[in-house]
Amino acid sequence: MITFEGVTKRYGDGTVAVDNLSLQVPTGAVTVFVGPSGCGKTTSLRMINRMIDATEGRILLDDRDVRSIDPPTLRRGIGYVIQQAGLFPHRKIVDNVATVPYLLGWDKKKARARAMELLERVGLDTKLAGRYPFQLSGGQQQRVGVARALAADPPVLLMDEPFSAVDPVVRTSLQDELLRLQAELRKTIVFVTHDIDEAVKLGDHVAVLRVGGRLAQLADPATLLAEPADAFVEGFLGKDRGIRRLSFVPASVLALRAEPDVPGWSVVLDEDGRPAGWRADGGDGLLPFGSFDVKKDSLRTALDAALLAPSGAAIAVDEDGRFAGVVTREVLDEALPRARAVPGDG
Ligand SMILES: Nc1ncnc2c1ncn2[C@@H]1O[C@H](COP(=O)(O)OP(=O)(O)OP(=O)(O)O)[C@@H](O)[C@H]1O
Repeated sequence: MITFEGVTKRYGDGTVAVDNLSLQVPTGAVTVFVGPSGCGKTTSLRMINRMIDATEGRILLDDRDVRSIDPPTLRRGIGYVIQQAGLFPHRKIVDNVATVPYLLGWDKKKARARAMELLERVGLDTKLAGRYPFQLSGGQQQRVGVARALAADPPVLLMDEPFSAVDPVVRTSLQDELLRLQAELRKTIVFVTHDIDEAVKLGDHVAVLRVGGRLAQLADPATLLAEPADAFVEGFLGKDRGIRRLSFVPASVLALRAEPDVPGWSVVLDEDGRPAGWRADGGDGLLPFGSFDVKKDSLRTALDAALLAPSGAAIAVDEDGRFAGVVTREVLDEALPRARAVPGDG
């Protein structure tokens, strides 16, 4: 657990970057600091590993004031990932990843073996290990940055806009990869971003900061979207938060109709039992369909599937893509208002 207790940072020129910030970052979860440019996200993050020292207040890492730990020792237990990876340009990828193990005095063979294992873990081909950073794409460099931060298996990971410099497709895959890794590793992660969509996707907890480094709201993503604390948070969340909230409701709440039809329409299945399209009664052409995975997807995906279908009904499939049932408009009509309740409120 990382605890901010009344932390203030005033820079030499009088700028108050962070103002009396108190919050807790729970162990084993992802806490995202999000907010507009200049709201003190990076300053807050860097005070954890003492790249910046607080002016007032204290930061506790598992009950120890970070000011009482010398920075090199502190940083050995804290991985750090920044935008554009910050790799050493003249070191091969494998040696970039092994940086901290080398510093810790591991022998070269063991450090390199660890680096190769991590490259695989973050989804990189180990053939890239002998290359230099400039020979990798931006997305690949970011993965190397994550691998490097994980090399000494630190319990805490600080990530400062790590995926901001890559295109949206690569960014999505890096985010998915981080979620996959985190499900396995359960690190205590503090992640800084200015992108609210990234924040609600990655965060178990989201701290919204306002300029001046003051905490506007700390909540889990579903609660944040359901109950923004004030007009600033509401504005920052954007206009379609009603739809985005549906991402946090599992589609499994929907009652399925087992028969592959709704009035006026039927689902045509292929020989493996996978949906091939909708057919209108009396028609013979196949029309496109939307489907959702009944176990994995959210109410948002189910609604999207219904909106894409000419019948207005969503097709549910199992993990193998086989027909599992139909969600009628009536079922959706009933489920959507119920999704307004904040999860956890019963
Ligand atoms: N070394 C410094 N000296 C003076 N002011 C600084 C210094 N570093 C940052 N600041 C100011 O402190 C405030 C917070 O900066 P910080 O970089 O923490 O914000 P941020 O939320 O991470 O912003 P961004 O999203 O634009 O990176 C800003 O007003 C910034 O100009």
